[in-house]
Amino acid sequence: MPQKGRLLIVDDNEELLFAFQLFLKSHFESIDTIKNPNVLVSKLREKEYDVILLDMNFKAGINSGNEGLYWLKQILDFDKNACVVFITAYGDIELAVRAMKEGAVDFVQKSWDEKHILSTLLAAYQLRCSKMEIKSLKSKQKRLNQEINKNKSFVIGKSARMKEVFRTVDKVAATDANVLITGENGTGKEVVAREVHLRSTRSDQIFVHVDLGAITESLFESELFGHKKGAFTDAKEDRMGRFELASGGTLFLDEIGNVPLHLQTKLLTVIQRKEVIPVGGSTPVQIDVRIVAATNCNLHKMVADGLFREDLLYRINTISLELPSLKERSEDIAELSQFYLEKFTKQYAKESMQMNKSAIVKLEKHAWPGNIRELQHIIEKTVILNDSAKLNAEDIMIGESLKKTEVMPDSFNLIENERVLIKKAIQFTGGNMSMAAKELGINRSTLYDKIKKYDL
Ligand SMILES: Nc1ncnc2c1ncn2[C@@H]1O[C@H](COP(=O)(O)OP(=O)(O)OP(=O)(O)O)[C@@H](O)[C@H]1O
Repeated sequence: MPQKGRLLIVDDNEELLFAFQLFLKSHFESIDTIKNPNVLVSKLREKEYDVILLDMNFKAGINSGNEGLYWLKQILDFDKNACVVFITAYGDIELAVRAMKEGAVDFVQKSWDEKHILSTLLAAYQLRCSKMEIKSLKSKQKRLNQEINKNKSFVIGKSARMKEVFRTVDKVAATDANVLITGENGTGKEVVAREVHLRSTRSDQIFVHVDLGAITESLFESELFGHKKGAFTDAKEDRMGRFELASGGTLFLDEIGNVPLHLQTKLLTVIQRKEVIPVGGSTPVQIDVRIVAATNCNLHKMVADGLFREDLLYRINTISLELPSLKERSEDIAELSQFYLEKFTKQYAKESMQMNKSAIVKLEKHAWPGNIRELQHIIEKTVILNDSAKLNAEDIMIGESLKKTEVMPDSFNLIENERVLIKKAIQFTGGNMSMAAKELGINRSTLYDKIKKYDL
């Protein structure tokens, strides 16, 4: 069998050290021993050990077993992934149990046979390998998140209303307080939610976005809380839910006003208990998430109308952030337009373009019911349709709505017309599913069903 793992044995009994070393040497890559625990931490600084076999009592002290526990704490303070196995005398079981509660991975009795001791140490070595693998995966995940988040901060806005929003974001970001962001569609709720995450202490962890308006009721629990293999027909394997996935980071619950009452209760329980039970499972999984929720609904009114749970509202709105509509921050329109002009000229490989005063005034005068998303869409269309470097008011085509174009359809086939209409509504709203659904007079989940049906 190949020798793997570095073992350190700490015991003041020289005979025992010798005996252990002798029978274990063919099983471990290296075995070091120390008699005096006072040099233990300096030894750990010199070399990394996979398993530490530690005596429970040292002659120098009183035989209470506390010396072992004291040294265990020193080891774990130095390396929280250390795998410590205690050497106990016959009858020390209670003490051994206490040691395991305090972080030891196992214990061996001096009286046990070699086979038994060896299998305990090899199991401890396997555990160490798993712990190191998890440590490396976590650090990779951290690096990846840092990469992903690197250029994500770009919230444009110098208007008084936006400055106020940024001030609150700064204050709240460092805390773990739950945040509720309200505002019309396309005002930047998701962008601001990401900003809260990026400015928080969780920024090197994951940001998980869940569009609650797009999850069908039947999948709600399994999507959010996960499921166990066999929990339902399609559950071919265990699957982690979004809450668990976001653990350590931020969970963005978008369109929270769209959650039906009976599912709000489930959401509340999870947020309150900070644990989820996957569908088909029975063991709760601890979660540590910061919740940022968003909606374009008036949740206080919904509470008054009996459509939203008051206790859930108070859980999620520790801090409320109300985003102004684009009309209310028209001072930002010129800068936003310039930002998107640069973005789209680059994207469509066009020469750079500039808007003259009349073009900007036209943009500033528009009501922008679709807010920044609509502005973005208009600028994209302008870039595609124009070739001149200077843009005048006439070059900016705003205000053409689906409703205004009354054309004869190519066919009277209802299904085909439904498909075309849905496609147009999505294009018109720049991919904003809430607005598209509103334009079509259906709800979001029906829209998602139809998108799937027509493969759009
Ligand atoms: N301050 C900003 N600066 C630049 N772009 C922005 C800003 N705020 C929003 N946007 C852009 O506007 C679009 C809509 O933003 P976002 O999706 O965050 O809005 P929302 O309020 O969450 O919309 P919905 O309610 O429809 O989900 C996105 O493409 C986003 O990048």
